[in-house]
Amino acid sequence: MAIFAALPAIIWALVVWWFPSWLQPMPLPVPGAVSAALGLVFLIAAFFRQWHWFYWCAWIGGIYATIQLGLQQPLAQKEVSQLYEALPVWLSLSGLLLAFVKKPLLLTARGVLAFVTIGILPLLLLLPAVADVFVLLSPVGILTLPNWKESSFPVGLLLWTLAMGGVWATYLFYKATSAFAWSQWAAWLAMMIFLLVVQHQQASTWAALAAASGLLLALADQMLKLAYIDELTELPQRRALMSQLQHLRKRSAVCMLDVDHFKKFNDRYGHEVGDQVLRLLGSILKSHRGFKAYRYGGEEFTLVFFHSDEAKLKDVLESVRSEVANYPLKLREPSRPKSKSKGKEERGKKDETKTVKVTVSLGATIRKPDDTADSILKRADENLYAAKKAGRNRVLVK
Ligand SMILES: Nc1nc2c(ncn2[C@@H]2O[C@H](COP(=O)(O)OP(=O)(O)OP(=O)(O)O)[C@@H](O)[C@H]2O)c(=O)[nH]1
Repeated sequence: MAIFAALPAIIWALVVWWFPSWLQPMPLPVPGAVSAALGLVFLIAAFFRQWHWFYWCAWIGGIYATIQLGLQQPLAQKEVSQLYEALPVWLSLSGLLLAFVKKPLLLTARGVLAFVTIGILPLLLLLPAVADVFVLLSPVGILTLPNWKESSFPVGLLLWTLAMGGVWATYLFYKATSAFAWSQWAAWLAMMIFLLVVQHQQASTWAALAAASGLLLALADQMLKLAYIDELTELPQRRALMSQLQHLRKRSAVCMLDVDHFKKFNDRYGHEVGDQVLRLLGSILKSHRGFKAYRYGGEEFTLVFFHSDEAKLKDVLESVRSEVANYPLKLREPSRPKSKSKGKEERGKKDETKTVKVTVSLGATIRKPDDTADSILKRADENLYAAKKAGRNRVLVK
């Protein structure tokens, strides 16, 4: 689950909530820990050309610098309390904008400008006139009792954090989004929690470290995906298969699956429609239980079973074959009218979509005691070839 990228922020929240006494004696992180953590994210992100992570580093860095410059004095001072009230508004508005608005590519003039702006803008909150504008919208002032400065806990801020964090997290849950999306939510949450425990020394450093660690985890997840997951079908790819086959259990079986006449299909309907078929196959294979599916390469897939029951194997493969063969794939007619008005007229007359079907052939084999990764794959491939020769759209287990 991609939410693991929010783990550092969640741990940070739990410490604050259940063990606030830990905060006081907590040893200081090494000097410059936040810069080091953000620097590490920068380096790894740059190495793997994951430029969008840079924007979040700038976001965390800019807010952390603002806190260090303006919030390290007693809250009773007017400018300090102004900044304190303005920060949650800033964090929420800029965090949401950064998460949901399309950003320019970093290695362009607009991208560099956006990066610098994200890092520098929060420093403007150090100017009382700017902070004043944000104070007007602050949940600290609006939601809590007028005497919030005397109370030990900013209740309004807590409610605001729970409400906004809850809505954002619900959206992420239902969108089944990436670890990167969760790490953005977590970065925001970590900094909001800092505001809730602002009186504790070093809280801002721990919060920024939690935010940066979330980004690092998400980056690690992205690296794993780049190395092991096929982008088109979202199945693990050949590298993952080969490492799985090195540790194949005694009782197991392997199946090679190949789309029939895919070259003709591509030639007739175009490469994009071909990709649509591969995506569909990926989702059908993922939805089946009882085996692990991999994209072997091109239009070939490999299924690994963790049992050696031939009857069960045939049943499952037959159900995959028939599900693919009976799936009505809807295509848009390639000759759609260019103009909108003409399109409307045409739509009134006839159905724009056309349904096509594809079939697959499957060749499977049960593991023998002296099998290696290569030998079992070779046998499964020979069975696939035999299934193709026998007329395609069939299962052969030998
Ligand atoms: N759209 C699309 N096509 C791909 C992809 N990878 C491989 N192909 C195509 O898959 C086709 C494979 O063709 P062949 O190996 O000749 O096999 P086939 O036409 O399926 O014929 P049989 O396997 O004998 O039924 C080629 O045209 C490749 O271009 C991909 O990622 N997307």
